[in-house]
Amino acid sequence: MSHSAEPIPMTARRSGPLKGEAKVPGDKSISHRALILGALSVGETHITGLLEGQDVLDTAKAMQAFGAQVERLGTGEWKVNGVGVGGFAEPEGVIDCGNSGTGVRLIMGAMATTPVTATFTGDASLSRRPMGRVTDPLELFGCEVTAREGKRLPVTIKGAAEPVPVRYKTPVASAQIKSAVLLAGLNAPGETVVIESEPTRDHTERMLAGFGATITTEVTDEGRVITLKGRPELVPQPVAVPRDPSSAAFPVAAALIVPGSEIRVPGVSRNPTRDGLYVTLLEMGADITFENPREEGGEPVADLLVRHGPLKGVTVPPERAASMIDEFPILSVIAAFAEGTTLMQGVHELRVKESDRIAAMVAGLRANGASVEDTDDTMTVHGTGGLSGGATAITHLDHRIAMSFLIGGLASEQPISVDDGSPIATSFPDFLPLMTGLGGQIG
Ligand SMILES: O=C(O)C1=C[C@@H](OP(=O)(O)O)[C@@H](O)[C@H](O)C1
Ligand SMILES: C=C(OP(=O)(O)O)C(=O)O
Repeated sequence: MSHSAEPIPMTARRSGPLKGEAKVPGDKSISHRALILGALSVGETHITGLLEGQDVLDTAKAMQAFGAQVERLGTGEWKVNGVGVGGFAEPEGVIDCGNSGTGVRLIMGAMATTPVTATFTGDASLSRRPMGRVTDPLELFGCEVTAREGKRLPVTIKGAAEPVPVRYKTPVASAQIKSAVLLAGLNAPGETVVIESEPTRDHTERMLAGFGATITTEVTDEGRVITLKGRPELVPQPVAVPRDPSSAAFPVAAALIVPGSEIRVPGVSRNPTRDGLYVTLLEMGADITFENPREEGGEPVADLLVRHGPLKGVTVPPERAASMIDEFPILSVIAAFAEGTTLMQGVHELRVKESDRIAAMVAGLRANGASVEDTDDTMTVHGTGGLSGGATAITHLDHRIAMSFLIGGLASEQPISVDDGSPIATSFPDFLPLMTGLGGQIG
């Protein structure tokens, strides 16, 4: 389902110190994968901590359409009765993935090597995003693809009746491409190999191994070589979804820029393939401590203690981009509150997210008084230790743009508004109550 058609304007105002505990929702990437692997297993997968954002709910609905039984047992607690690898039924209707690139691309991969036909759609944002990056490698398995001009949605895939395994080097650093190919490889005989020159989030590999697939990762001169043995029987596993480091970034940023703040964010994933923002913040001089490090549900997690303090501008190297790809919008806001210049390199992929995130941040930050520049592959913010605010940022159906500007408004001189906060529900449905609970003035 695409989210509400009615825009919901929101405004954030300069707030007093933020205090308390921020229990951010479950990890979005892991939530999608838990539902999809649950649907491809034989038997019952029990999930706790699932993100109940619209993106993930759309994936749950899609798994039902392909024949899995998906049931909500309580808050964040779900069970999936799967149909097994190669067991997807042909869906009756169109699969609407709403705003979710991860949902549509991973599900395309999961069905491409099963002899069923499905048509995928999404909202206006998803319909602008490139799908050829996934359908091109999927065609190598033997499926047939028809798409709108420019390889955009709607896309129809006729799954391969006799799939062949594939060896594929990803042309851009993308966990969605890697995951789509691996999921397609599940129902191909023999070994499917994905080679990535830059490491990207590894949740698919971790979870496939957890569900009993034979999968190995070798670090070579070419990059990471991931080899999956096809046609495993996936065995259901309990999945405890850790809290999302990409969502945690918003209250963390707020605590760093609102004077006098001190907050705790418990149980956040510290998977090294997702940790780039936190590495960067420490380099900026942020006061963050990682307490009680432990392993939960196969992922390293820790409790974050975050305090306001002075920040300085830094250079973020291009090889770090993949490990913080969704965090650049909020980093650009934090950078405006730092002293000195922050240069973000290797960020061209931001141009094909829910919006062109570089263009959206540059426009909104400039309107609110920041000095910002961009090239195709970089974004530069000249921090002055504050932001004047006073303008409305355009969010272009992009949850991260909306949340980033609202966080900026908690510490800017004048309020900051966004034209439409409704997309926030795709990844962080409780963003407003959580932030107001810490003392933030947003509404
Ligand atoms: O695999 C995933 O769960 C994701 C991968 C990233 O996209 P790309 O693979 O397009 O970089 C990220 O931006 C997205 O939010 C989630
Ligand atoms: C890019 C994102 O998600 P997706 O690609 O799944 O739409 C995101 O959540 O920032």
